[in-house]
Amino acid sequence: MSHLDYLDLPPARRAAGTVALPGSKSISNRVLLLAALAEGRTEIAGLLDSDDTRVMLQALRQLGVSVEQGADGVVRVDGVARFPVAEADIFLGNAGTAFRPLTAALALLGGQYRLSGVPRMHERPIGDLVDALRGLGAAIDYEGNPGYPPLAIGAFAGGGAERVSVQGNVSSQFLTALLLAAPLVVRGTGRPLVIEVAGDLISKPYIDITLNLMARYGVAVTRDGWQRFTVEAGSAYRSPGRVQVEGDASSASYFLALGAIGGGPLRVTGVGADSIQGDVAFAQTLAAMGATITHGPDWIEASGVRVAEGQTLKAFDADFNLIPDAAMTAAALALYADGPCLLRNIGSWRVKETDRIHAMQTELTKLGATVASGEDWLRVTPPAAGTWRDAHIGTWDDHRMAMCFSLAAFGPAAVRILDPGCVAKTFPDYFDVYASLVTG
Ligand SMILES: O=C(O)C1=C[C@@H](OP(=O)(O)O)[C@@H](O)[C@H](O)C1
Ligand SMILES: C=C(OP(=O)(O)O)C(=O)O
Repeated sequence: MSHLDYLDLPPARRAAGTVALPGSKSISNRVLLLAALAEGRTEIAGLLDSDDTRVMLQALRQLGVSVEQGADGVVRVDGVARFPVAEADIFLGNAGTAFRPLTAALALLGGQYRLSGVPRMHERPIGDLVDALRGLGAAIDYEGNPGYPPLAIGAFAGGGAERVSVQGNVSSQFLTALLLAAPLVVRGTGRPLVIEVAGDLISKPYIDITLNLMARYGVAVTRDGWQRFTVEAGSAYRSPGRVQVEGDASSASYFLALGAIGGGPLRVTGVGADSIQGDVAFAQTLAAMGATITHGPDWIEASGVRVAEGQTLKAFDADFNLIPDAAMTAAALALYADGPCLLRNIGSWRVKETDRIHAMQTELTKLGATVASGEDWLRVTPPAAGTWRDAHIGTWDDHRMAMCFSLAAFGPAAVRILDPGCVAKTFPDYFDVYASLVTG
């Protein structure tokens, strides 16, 4: 559907069925980089195939890493000690999970690299990461505005630093990037590297994903709460052989939400109680809103009310700092709540695919909701009966805006999603899967 300018959603009443989730974006891009930097070959099953992973795959190929996709869908990556290509101009779209970790790895290996992205990527901050990398001896220049991509990376001077500090309050991806690249420094100095976090760390569960995957590649990180992380001397990545990528827990949020408003049961497979992704906690938000959640090791199922028949979900007032991506789904669900809903501690929304606080407020307002916002919060008062309005929903080049507004089809207004193809960032066939679960 990516060729469409818009998609008119048919009026929806019920949602039920089972979805095999696409692979996790966060795990896919981390594993690709780890596999490239590890000794040995990794066979990756369940890798996400979307814009964000394609730019990472393309970057690794440009850097001289052998990446092959078999007929079985398994991707085979042969690790390298250093990237064979020392000079490259790399385009990374709008993929934060590719841009930040690759910046760290390339800067600490050194070479002549240029990293750029789409215009929005050039508005997404990276200064805190660049400052930390410079502290370790990296040569990085800003080609445009200081603090933002595009970046020019030069030779790594080293200097033997054993300690580095990074700000944690703008994006957790800066800490993730330093952690993933830390073994490259450690092997140069032969001494441990201590990474200290300055400011309050946001989006903490993503650090758990990073540490979990580093451990699978043989690197244990010693930690002191969320303040200090030590990568030990002698740390080096070694392929575990085969990695199975979990389903994407953020993508799961749309379907679980559909089960909660369209009766259900709606089951997602590929994530469950054993997941390493923080966004599985979104199921608890749904339960607090009145949905019934059951789960097994690798599945979650949601059943709930039928909002098309006038039933409502319970309103919420919650801190969403731990699940910023799934939180957008909660904001869309507020349309069907029995009172005003408050999303707190979501300041990172301002620097993601778009200013998500502004975009969410604008589009929910079009449907008839009353929305207030501040620097890091959003309050959504659902439209009163009879005050819903037909709307053309702008998606702001943000896959999650498109996906979460598909929930609006259960209301009484006609909903048109503009530029539905923007879902390609993480879920190219989202609207086909949606259509297979939802009935009028
Ligand atoms: O590390 C990751 O995989 C991610 C971290 C989060 O970003 P922030 O740390 O910038 O909140 C999240 O929003 C993003 O989609 C993926
Ligand atoms: C914030 C997101 O992406 P990125 O990995 O580009 O930061 C997201 O997918 O919601």
